[in-house]
Amino acid sequence: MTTPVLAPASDAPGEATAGTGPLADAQAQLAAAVRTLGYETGLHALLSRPRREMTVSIPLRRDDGSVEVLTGHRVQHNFSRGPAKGGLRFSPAVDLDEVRALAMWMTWKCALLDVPYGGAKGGITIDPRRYSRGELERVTRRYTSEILPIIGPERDIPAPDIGTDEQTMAWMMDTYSVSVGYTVPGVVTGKPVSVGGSLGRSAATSRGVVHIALAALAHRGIAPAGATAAVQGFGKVGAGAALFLAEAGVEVVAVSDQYGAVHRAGGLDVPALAQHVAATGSVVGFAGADPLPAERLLGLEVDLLVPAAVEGVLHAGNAAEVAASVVVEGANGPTTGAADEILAANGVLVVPDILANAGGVIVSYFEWVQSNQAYWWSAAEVDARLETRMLAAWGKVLEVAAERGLSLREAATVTAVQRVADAHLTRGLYP
Ligand SMILES: NC(=O)C1=CN([C@@H]2O[C@H](COP(=O)(O)OP(=O)(O)OC[C@H]3O[C@@H](n4cnc5c(N)ncnc54)[C@H](OP(=O)(O)O)[C@@H]3O)[C@@H](O)[C@H]2O)C=CC1
Ligand SMILES: O=C(O)CCC(=O)C(=O)O
Repeated sequence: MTTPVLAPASDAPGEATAGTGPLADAQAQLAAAVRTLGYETGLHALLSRPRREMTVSIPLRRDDGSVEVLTGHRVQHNFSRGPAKGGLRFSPAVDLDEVRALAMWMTWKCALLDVPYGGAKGGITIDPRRYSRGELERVTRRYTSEILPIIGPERDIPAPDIGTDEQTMAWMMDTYSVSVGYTVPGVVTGKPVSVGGSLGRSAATSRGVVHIALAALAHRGIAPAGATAAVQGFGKVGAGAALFLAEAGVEVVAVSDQYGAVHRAGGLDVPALAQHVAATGSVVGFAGADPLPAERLLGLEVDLLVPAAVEGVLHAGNAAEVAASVVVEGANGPTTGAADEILAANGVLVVPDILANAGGVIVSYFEWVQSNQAYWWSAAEVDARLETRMLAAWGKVLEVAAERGLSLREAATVTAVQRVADAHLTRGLYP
């Protein structure tokens, strides 16, 4: 269905979102897509605002007997194409605007990859490293109880993000299930395989990043053998991306985490580095590499740069230093609008987050399908279907970019926004 071309959207809500930060970036990306699509202001307003958001207080009795009250959010940006879907983040940097931005990006990601979901995100303002396992379990269970009225396998399905993992999802699933009185594996994804998770989910985001990275390198005429890469972040996404890149023949010469960076010309031994991180909690001190000032990683002379940590790391102050030919966004929102312009002017190909890191939500969708049907697929089947979907979306984004003369981010956002708008208009939700 074609959406109507109506009044210009220049004064639409979100167009003039002041300030900086992930929400301003997300709103600016939407506003650009709305301009390209020629949508009217009302439709822009509908797409720019969350459909539903919930902020909760989470009282926690700490192990020492004291009581703290934490703050958590769940934002459902859109559910015109299906239940809301998106991760849960535990980080001291979490605030409502960040969660709103991440929820909006989930809407576009799910639409772009054509999985039948809207977008959501959750977050708790907490530094998980400062809390015991028992404390984190109590926080997770109380947060789940508080947001229980708005989640469920047909409403909103959380998954892991920064600072959360399979265990967090198992606690959420158990809390929800105990409350409704029967086991509901489809209420979360990214849970352990032993309680209904999918084979291949834990590696899916990284695998997807690497499928796209190899396609983008090929697009630039760069073969994986002998190509070089730097990866920022060595968590669930970055560590797997580094490993799969190395397996594909790419020399991963540098990686970083919150504590610092390490470098080795000729390529790091990524499995050995992963063992070092498992033993020490950081890439710093790895004997098989030299220390590198963390801020230098983004400017290394490499073919491929994979930011896989947090938002806003490529900005007006450092984008001109990027020497990579290709940036593949493993993280959500790592590139600010100002950095996007500088990178484009310098000929750097940026593959946007809503395409590059979509492997996680694709296999989350497969997990949800399997959980709901109680019928399990092989790892090979999961991986093959993931690759097919990632490469189909890559092809679609290239096609739209060429047809419309857009950057890959603009093409991806336009494609996704159009699908979401079409769902609204077809359903008649738009008054
Ligand atoms: N997990 C998933 O399935 C998906 C995640 N994403 C996105 O990928 C990104 C990473 O998520 P994920 O890997 O799950 O999170 P994790 O918590 O597993 O890992 C985050 C990593 O980023 C590092 N980090 C944090 N801040 C910085 C910094 N300033 N410089 C360098 N490294 C830093 C952390 O360091 P340290 O280890 O020292 O804490 C850690 O290595 C996020 O943007 C997330 O939204 C996107 C799609 C799916
Ligand atoms: O797997 C999911 O449902 C969502 C993962 C996520 O939070 C993301 O893609 O940013």
